[in-house]
Amino acid sequence: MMMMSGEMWTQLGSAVASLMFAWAMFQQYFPYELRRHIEKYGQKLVGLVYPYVQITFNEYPGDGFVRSKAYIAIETYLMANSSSRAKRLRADMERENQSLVFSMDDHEEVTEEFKGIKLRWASNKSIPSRQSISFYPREDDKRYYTLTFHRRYRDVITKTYLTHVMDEGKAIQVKKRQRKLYTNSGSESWNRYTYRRTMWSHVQFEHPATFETLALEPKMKQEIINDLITFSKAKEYYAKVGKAWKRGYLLYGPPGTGKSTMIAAMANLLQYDVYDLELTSVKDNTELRKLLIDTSSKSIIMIEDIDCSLDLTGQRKKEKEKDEDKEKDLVKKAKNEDDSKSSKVTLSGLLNFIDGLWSACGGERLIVFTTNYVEKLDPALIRRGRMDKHIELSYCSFEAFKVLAKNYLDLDSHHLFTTVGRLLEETNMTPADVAENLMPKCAEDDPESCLENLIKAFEKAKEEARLKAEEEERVKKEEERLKAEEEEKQKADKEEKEKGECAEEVKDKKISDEEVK
Ligand SMILES: Nc1ncnc2c1ncn2[C@@H]1O[C@H](COP(=O)(O)OP(=O)(O)OP(=O)(O)O)[C@@H](O)[C@H]1O
Ligand SMILES: [Mg+2]
Repeated sequence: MMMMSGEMWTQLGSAVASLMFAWAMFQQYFPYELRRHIEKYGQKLVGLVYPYVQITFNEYPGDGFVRSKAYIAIETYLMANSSSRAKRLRADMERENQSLVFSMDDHEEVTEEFKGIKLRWASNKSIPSRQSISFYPREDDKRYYTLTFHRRYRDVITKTYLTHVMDEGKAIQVKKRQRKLYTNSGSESWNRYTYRRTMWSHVQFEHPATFETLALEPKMKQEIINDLITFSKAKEYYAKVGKAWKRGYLLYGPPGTGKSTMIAAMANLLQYDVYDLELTSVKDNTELRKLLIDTSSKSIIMIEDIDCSLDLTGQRKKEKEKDEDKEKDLVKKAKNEDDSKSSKVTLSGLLNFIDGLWSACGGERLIVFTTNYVEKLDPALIRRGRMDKHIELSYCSFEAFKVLAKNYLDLDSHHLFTTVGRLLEETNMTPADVAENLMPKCAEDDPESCLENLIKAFEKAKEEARLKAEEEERVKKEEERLKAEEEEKQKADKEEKEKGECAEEVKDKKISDEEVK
């Protein structure tokens, strides 16, 4: 037995060696034309007896220097599904501080089964024979995947299976993609991947806020979550009704009620990138448009404190009162020209930004405005269609407090909760203040003492509010008193004047009477 297998190996070895020799001779001595013909017919012959179909997916198709989307999707799909079965793997760390990810090494194969059909994926690499100097910073080796399957299943594979691979690959990419937080307040930079100038600079987006940790009325929270998820899945619906696939949110409320935190929670829920647009550093409307075009889909564009960003609110009023304010405007203009950095973005520019034709390119975008003073904003800016959903974030309610107590102290209930509930109704406190007071301040603080701290803070706030109200009352009274005094004085002056006028009239009359005489 041993002998036989040994003999067999020797025979096989010599057969392979002679085959290789023949191939080398063939390549070297046959004229090119003849060789081409033989290769062509050879392949046809193989096609007759070899029942398998092979599809190739190149990493850089054509002469392009953009990685093929199909290749990337397959790579991701195989990484998630088959790499555990491959014998030779390539390991890499995609981001800093992340665990290693494994992918199939070059010239490795895995088999898969799809609806009972067996198929084989292989990763290949071809090294170009002629050495060229590459201008683009990528390797010269050409990588590609090949998919092999029986020709009987051609339809199932090309129609169903490959769509499945593409979809799954893309879905995994979205899930694991490192989200980014962009800002426009830096200088222009170059995008490493597309070799073009961009106006956004970015860092990794890492914010731990989620809707679970957000202190909000549960009903309102659920409504917002549903709204967001419905939006993110409504591509067909928006196309059907003929609307650009975007949605505007206006978050308003006092400082510290969680507006910025909610934007982070939205981004985390939908896995979107965040573009933090700083309006004051946008030069003019054209630049604003450029910034918009440069944003990707699956993103949130946020403009914080929209009422402070620009004098958008006053601009219309100014038009009306133009004549009166002409002089003032001139002074302002001169000042603006001096300061060339100041923004020239106008309200109409911003309105166009939000729902002009340009805003439709890309799609799947949320535009979120935050403000402390909703009443200061121009109605055109916040009408439905621009800002579709208005969300008021207000002072901490009891329900919101319970979320914070659960997050910060891991408490579901406590006998001090009723006191806190009563105090919350009596005094206005923002979730930021409640959260701060709930945080343990020293190692000995237990949940009970934290709650006591919060109650103390409430009492202090209540006392402060009382003092403030008293002070306001006093100021109001003083103002009223001064006003009354002023009125009294004016009245007295008027009477005096009238008296004087009467005396004058009498005198005039006397004179004229005398003249008549
Ligand atoms: N509803 C909330 N749920 C959980 N934490 C909150 C909430 N509101 C505020 N906080 C906490 O308070 C801090 C400040 O909140 P945030 O920055 O979101 O307020 P804001 O409404 O954006 O204020 P501003 O109007 O001043 O920008 C955050 O760090 C967050 O931890
Ligand atoms: Mg904020």
